[in-house]
Amino acid sequence: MGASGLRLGRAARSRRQKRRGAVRSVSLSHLDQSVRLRKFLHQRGFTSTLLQPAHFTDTGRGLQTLQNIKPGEMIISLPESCLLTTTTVLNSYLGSFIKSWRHPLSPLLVLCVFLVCERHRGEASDWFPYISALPTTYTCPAYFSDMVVEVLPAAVRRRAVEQREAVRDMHSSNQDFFRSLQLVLSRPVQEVLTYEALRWAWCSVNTRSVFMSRPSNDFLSGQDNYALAPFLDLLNHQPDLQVTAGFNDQTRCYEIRSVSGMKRYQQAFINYGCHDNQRLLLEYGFVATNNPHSVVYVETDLLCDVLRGDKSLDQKIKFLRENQFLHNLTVSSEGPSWRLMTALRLLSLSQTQFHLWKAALLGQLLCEHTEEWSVHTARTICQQLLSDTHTALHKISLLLHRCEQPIREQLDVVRLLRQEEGSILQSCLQTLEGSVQQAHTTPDVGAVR
Ligand SMILES: C[S@@+](CC[C@H](N)C(=O)[O-])C[C@H]1O[C@@H](n2cnc3c(N)ncnc32)[C@H](O)[C@@H]1O
Repeated sequence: MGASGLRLGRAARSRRQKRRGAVRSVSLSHLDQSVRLRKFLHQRGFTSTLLQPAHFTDTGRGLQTLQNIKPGEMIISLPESCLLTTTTVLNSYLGSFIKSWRHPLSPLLVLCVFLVCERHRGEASDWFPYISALPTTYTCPAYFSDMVVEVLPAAVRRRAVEQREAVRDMHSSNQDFFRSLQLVLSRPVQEVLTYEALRWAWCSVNTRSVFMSRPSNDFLSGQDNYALAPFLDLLNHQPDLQVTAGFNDQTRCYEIRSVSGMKRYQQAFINYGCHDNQRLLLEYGFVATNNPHSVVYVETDLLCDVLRGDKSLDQKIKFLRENQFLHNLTVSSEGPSWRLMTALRLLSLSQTQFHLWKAALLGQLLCEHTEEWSVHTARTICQQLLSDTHTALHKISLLLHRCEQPIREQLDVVRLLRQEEGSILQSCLQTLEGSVQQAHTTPDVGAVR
């Protein structure tokens, strides 16, 4: 990383510190919802008083520490009896329907169906204290209207549409199974297992479940790794934090330990994984500011657009595709990724330089001209992406004026994603300017990074 990258890192840190300094929290532990949930967990053997639900101005609902937590200390240890897994579902009134169904069902589907049926049962459900504390709506792409999808960055737009289709497909392709459950429902099945209800359940499982490897069984197909963990699933994500988490086979509890400790009355965070912001939006419906893992993706369409006019473009794109070099082309605040620069070096070559194509993909610096051209093209790509970001932000601000909730909430998340991508692109352009200036003052034009 160059010096400009370091300067930017410090500025970003201080911005974040300022933001963190201004965070306010309000305890939610007095709410009926929280009291019911505590009682439910208490009955199932969870008694810790280290954390309480609270609302934070920066992240919304989360968990707050009630005392200092030392490095290595356990922050939560949730007994197996509190976890909602496919075992819970198979042991419930739905078990016999699932076990006798024509073919094995997916673990995700059976968890979703259970959540919908239990929500429908209301207070009669054992899980009511948990289900009534779940969000009623989500800001994952499965909920996005076309208007919101249109202002997403191109790379995430495609995956957002795929997510919406996956949920629609899960609903339409399981109608026969849903009808088989009519016997245990007090209302017509088509009024209970609606597309909207299934989408809510799908997002509940996908945004809140913890990873817990489950033994395979004959009634379910595919990987079964989901466990819904009441209370523990109130922990929000912080990208640069370290915790250890997992199910302990000895204690039969799902345990999370803090690695570097936490201060009293602060929000207790965990880490959902090294996800960039596009992935956080797709999988969890939110975006983290100053996410160190965040990058901006460069799609093939953009490469083709920037390089239209090159007669051998189709051949080079085909060559890049065959060598698995067209995906994961990114820029970060520190500059274009190695993969993007490598792809650009290859794209700089003419048809007559075919013998150099492989060498370019192996990461060899070819010549001064190639380097200059690749840096220049990377700048053009960033400028186009930045211009697209500004256009989208303008559209979002217009839409925000005429939209009601929950579309506003969805647009807010997309706006934050676009703003974060805008900062990354601006920093990347600065880095590229720096490398061009350096190239003009040093005889050897090196790599951008
Ligand atoms: C496991 S839940 C955490 C608890 C959740 N905030 C709640 O009120 O139920 C995961 C969801 O919390 C939200 N979330 C997690 N980390 C966040 C963060 N750093 N900033 C904003 N929202 C966050 C997202 O909506 C995500 O889908």
